[in-house]
Amino acid sequence: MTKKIAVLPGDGIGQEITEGTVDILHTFSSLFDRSMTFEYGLIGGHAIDETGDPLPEATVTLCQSSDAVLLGAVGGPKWDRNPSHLRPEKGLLGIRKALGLFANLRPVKAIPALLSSSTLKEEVVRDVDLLIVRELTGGLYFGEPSERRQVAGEDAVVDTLFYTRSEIERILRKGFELAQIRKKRVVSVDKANVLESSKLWREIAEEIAGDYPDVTLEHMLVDNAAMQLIRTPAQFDVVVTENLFGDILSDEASMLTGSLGMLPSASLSETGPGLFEPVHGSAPDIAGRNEANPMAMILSAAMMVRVSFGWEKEATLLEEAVFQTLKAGVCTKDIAAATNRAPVGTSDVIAEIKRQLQELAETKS
Ligand SMILES: NC(=O)C1=CN([C@@H]2O[C@H](COP(=O)(O)OP(=O)(O)OC[C@H]3O[C@@H](n4cnc5c(N)ncnc54)[C@H](O)[C@@H]3O)[C@@H](O)[C@H]2O)C=CC1
Ligand SMILES: CC(C)CC(=O)C(=O)O
Ligand SMILES: [Mg+2]
Repeated sequence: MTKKIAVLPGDGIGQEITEGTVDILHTFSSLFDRSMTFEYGLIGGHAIDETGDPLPEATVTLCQSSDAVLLGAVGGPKWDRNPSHLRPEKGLLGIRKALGLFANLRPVKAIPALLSSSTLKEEVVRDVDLLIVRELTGGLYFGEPSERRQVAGEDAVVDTLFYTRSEIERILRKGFELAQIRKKRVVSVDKANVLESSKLWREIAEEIAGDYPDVTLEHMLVDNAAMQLIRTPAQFDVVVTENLFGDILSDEASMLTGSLGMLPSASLSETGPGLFEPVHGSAPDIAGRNEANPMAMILSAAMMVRVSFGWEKEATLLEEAVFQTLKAGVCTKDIAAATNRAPVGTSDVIAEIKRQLQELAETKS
């Protein structure tokens, strides 16, 4: 059956990497006889410019009627001074909320061809294989009030970290379930020595741990977790945490693989379409220069065909095409030093991944 994909390129490098990824998915489709259609929607700064709204209703409808959503990234200096409700990031938060995407899965696995491109020693990153499970529709990014005020004649600000028991429980359960099919270890990251929200988080983790007797549960305070991720990252299997902590820890963890441009993600709801996007942002500093690493986005597309469409074997071949491309030393500037090759452009990387995919399809399918 044909799968309908809502494509939201967004802003900055989101445009370039999405174009290349859809190009590869066309090749994928014909090589493996897997039918996909692509329908484009506006989000972020481009949507503000064209419609005055970072998340037009038409985009929400498109996503809701699709089998999966592929998103580039949003944001850029052009819109940085806009009022809060007219910022590109509001579009991203809005689509996550509208689709109920409470579980953001961010796998971080050492890639043999890139071991030397990490800023950490090879022996520290060699065995890294962890999964950050980040709560995505609650916490500080959504809590009300979130506003500027005048207090005693001066500017004051408030953001709110709000969670309900059921929101905490469902993300923790997701973490335990994923650990059951991995190495059966959950580290729940919180700040329970200070925050009320974290105290409830820890209580619920303890309460439900008994439902997963094959999984060990450890609690870790977020400041320590940030340090442990750099000290001995291979100790982690599943890291489950709230929205803001997960956002920060996953950018930090990306450097274990050598570049933020390598990290994919999947955002899942209870029943509806999943959304797949790289962990990085719109990288305005390199946008439009054919320099962006498209691999995080292509690996996100591989997660999409595996998780949302169940095309396991083909997803693995797409990932393999990315890794073979790295092995061949074809890569963008962010990771080129590790391969001792001159960096090439985004479009060259896309072309090589397509070539590798064609070769793999001939030999392995
Ligand atoms: N999911 C999303 O749409 C996200 C959007 N943003 C937005 O992106 C804009 C820029 O934010 P930054 O803090 O600069 O974060 P960023 O992730 O866009 O960039 C951070 C650094 O990593 C580099 N980088 C990121 N992706 C890369 C890639 N694929 N290849 C090579 N280098 C890459 C950039 O050049 C930059 O030096 C902001 O407007 C922010 O709000 C930030 C994070 C996530
Ligand atoms: C708008 C931000 C919350 C996006 C971001 O940094 C992320 O989801 O990783
Ligand atoms: Mg982030």
